[in-house]
Amino acid sequence: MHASVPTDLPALLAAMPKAELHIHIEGSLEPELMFQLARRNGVTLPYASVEDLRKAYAFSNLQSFLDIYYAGASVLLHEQDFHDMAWAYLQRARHDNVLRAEIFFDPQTHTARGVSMETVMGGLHRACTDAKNLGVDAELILCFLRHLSEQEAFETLEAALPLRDRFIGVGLDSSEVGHPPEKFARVFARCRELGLHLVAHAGEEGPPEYVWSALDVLKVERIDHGVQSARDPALMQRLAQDRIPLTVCPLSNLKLRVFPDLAQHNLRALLDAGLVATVNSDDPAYFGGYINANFLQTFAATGLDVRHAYQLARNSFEGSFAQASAKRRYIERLDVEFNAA
Ligand code: HPA
Ligand SMILES: [Zn+2]
Repeated sequence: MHASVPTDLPALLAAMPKAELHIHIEGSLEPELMFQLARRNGVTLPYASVEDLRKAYAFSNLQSFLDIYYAGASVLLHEQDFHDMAWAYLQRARHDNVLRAEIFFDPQTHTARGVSMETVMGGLHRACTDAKNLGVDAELILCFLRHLSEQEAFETLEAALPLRDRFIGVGLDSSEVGHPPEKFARVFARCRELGLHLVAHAGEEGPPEYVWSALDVLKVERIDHGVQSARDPALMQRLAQDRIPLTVCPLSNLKLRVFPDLAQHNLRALLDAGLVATVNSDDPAYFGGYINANFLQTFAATGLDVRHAYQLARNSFEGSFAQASAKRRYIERLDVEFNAA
């Protein structure tokens, strides 16, 4: 990094190249597009207007969010709907200088309503392919809903396998407490045999034990959220030693009351402990900001500096599932940006 540090940190944060590794595509569905799709598809939403819907976005914990998030997805019926939602996100990602996006989707939210896996993945994958023209390298990660059964996860995997070339990995999301990673041990073992990348939400609201079992039982390569790991020094050491990336989502943590305010977020402590922490948006339409808003607000609240900015961007590329040659290119672009700053 160049010795002279830039004075305009917000501009640097916005402009720096970055990867987004924790974004639920259903969580990028903005109220305006939700109403537009509701009209297009003849679906009635239990809200009178966009403003009325936004007012409902006052969450007290993860479950209070998930109830509204799953209801919002009811407007998604056709391939074009999934495409339009993903395309809107990818344009935002381009605007925030995201070079690489690894996008979660929740097929069970849709197949349970009679929408086929083909429809869901067809629309999402077409948007990812189109995104090459934007300069965004986008890939899909299929998430199993952990509040549903192991059997249902296996059925979902079976339904997705004919489309194996359209997703690079699997994850685990939805209600964490009471649904520990080991519930899906056999599903993840099968996915591992299939050569899929493995990630899981753990330590968002759940205890450090869930992070341990995501690592040791599921054998995941990254932990989504993972902020509760800071309560367990031995776990922190393990995460640092094995360079397990944590996909941290500060505005999500704020809105779901994992931390009382951003100033008390532990991102700095995670970085200081040598963890490969990254910054991500999780469900930007619900939590009030895309990836750059997460960077800007967190830096403003916690006093992180230009060195942290570089480290977080670098971690995002290191932690991504891009090819080694692509990772090197991304990091070269990052270095150019910082040397020029
Ligand atoms: O933050 C989250 N946690 C668990 N499940 C989710 N599904 C969307 N966002 C989340
Ligand atoms: Zn998430």
